[in-house]
Amino acid sequence: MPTLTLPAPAKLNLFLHINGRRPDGYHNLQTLFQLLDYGDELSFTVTGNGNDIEFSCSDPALGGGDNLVVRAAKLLQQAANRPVAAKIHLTKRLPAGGGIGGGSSDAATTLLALNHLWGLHLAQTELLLIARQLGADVPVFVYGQSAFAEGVGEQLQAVDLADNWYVVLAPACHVSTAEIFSHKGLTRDTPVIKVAASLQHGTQNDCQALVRELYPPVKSALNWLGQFGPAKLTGTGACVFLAVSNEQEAQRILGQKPDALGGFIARGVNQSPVLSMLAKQIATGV
Ligand SMILES: C[C@@](CO)(OP(=O)(O)O)[C@H](O)COP(=O)(O)OP(=O)(O)OC[C@H]1O[C@@H](n2ccc(N)nc2=O)[C@H](O)[C@@H]1O
Ligand SMILES: Nc1ncnc2c1ncn2[C@@H]1O[C@H](COP(=O)(O)OP(=O)(O)O)[C@@H](O)[C@H]1O
Repeated sequence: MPTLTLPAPAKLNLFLHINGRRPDGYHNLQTLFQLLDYGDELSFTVTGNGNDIEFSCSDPALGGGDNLVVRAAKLLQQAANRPVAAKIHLTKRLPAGGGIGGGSSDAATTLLALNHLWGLHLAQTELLLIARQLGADVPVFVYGQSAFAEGVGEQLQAVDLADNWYVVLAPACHVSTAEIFSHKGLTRDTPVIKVAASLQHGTQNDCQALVRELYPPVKSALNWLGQFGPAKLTGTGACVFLAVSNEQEAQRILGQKPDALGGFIARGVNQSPVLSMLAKQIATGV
């Protein structure tokens, strides 16, 4: 059986406004998702082993059955009316729990790849519903375009964003999304704005002040990157980022980072590389 290899791109939240708490405990938010050309990589091979999902990961700490990749594959199995099995390998490059959507993107790539390889022919709307069950950040990666998002992140509107490069720094700490959203100090009453206004004025991340105060490594990273321009937190962190106009500038800043910080540079993209690569693979018969 041929192996299909696809990327799982990272995202940044160029801003993140929290508009209020919902009866289900989640929060309504407005955010601008910028997809990046940098991420994890997954390879998929269909096997004939009943309903077996054989999973391995380059990071042993993420190799268990609770990985979002395995959960995505199992949810998709429920939509097939016959046994479907696969062997999946995940090469992890994105720091887990960094606010750059690595786990969510891995799950979305899994849905897109296995929908094709298992011949399920589920429409994008059906895949988006499955994606939402896996997490608030999974739908945008199935949607495959940089987007303005509302609700918990599932109401998506594609946007055409400026062609920027980003320096992304990863402080040595994990921020729990659930902890930040349940903290009494979180700003959760930002007024709702319209898409057009958000593109001009929506600049802050409502989680940033709280995460900065609770996590000293995030504060140091923001201070260090802030020398070069308006550094911001993505999602609930811990990663921070800065937009710059070209690759050389991004590389120059990354090259000076303190050793305590992980990091990478990436180009912002409007279209996810997953959809175009999948289309190419389908055209070549994989
Ligand atoms: C904040 C954001 C912004 O992009 O990013 P991250 O920092 O996680 O990447 C996301 O909305 C996160 O999405 P995701 O990481 O998929 O969250 P989930 O697993 O669905 O939720 C984790 C927990 O966070 C809280 N949560 C999450 C999203 C939301 N809109 N309201 C919430 O209150 C809930 O308590 C939930 O149990
Ligand atoms: N494939 C995966 N990659 C990373 N983390 C995963 C994965 N599957 C499950 N997880 C769990 O999900 C949590 C959040 O992961 P991730 O999507 O990388 O972060 P964030 O939601 O902050 O962007 C991790 O701390 C980890 O425990």
